[in-house]
Amino acid sequence: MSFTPSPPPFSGSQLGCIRGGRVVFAGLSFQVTPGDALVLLGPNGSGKSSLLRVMAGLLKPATGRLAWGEQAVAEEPELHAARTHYVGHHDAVKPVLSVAENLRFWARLHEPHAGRAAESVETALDRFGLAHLKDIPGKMLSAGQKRRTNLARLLAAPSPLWLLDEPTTALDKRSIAELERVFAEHRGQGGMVVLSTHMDVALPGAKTLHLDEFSVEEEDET
Ligand SMILES: Nc1ncnc2c1ncn2[C@@H]1O[C@H](COP(=O)(O)OP(=O)(O)OP(=O)(O)O)[C@@H](O)[C@H]1O
Repeated sequence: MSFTPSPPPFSGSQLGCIRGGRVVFAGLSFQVTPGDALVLLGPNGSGKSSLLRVMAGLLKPATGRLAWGEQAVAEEPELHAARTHYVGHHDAVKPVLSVAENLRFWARLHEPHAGRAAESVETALDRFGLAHLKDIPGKMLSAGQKRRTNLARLLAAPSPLWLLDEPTTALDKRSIAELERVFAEHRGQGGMVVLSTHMDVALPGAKTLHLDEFSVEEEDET
């Protein structure tokens, strides 16, 4: 599968973010084009999660503009949500639904065709090593299994733009290697990956963005 037509560049210009009355970053610009990966780096509190939430349309930037091609993201929030997978720190796995039911739920949100959705769910279960857990309710999963279920929606419901906050947290080595292959395939199909991490993740040719370069020194009031 590849994204047809090829998605336009996703970009941000002069973005600023204020949280809890503090400027987290200012003057930040980026661009990702089909096949790109962008890795957000920086110490704790530098704003990686905040930027991902801004990119996902979940947090309004204090300044600046996000665009999908020429189109302002703020003008088409529903379309932006439909073309984006945001996987944050909090697992979105519903505790009473089984692994397969969780994936079916996400698949049907993005794919109205039941047959295609079911096929994607099978692929996602298989690739993320979840087939043997498919009937287990979300509440009975380990941290790593929950994380894999959460990430499996990337394949259960295809979307061109993936925004992932420390996606390797709680994953074992084998799952990280599989996730790296999934990233490579997504990029090969014209998809885009933006992720934050404190670990090495194999993303050949990825761009990097150091959030601490956009921090704003606060005046000392004493
Ligand atoms: N819900 C919130 N309300 C107010 N301030 C917040 C909120 N969430 C985060 N912040 C603040 O925003 C700043 C950036 O936090 P953010 O979580 O984006 O950083 P991060 O680079 O992702 O950190 P980490 O590496 O620890 O995950 C921090 O100063 C933090 O205290």
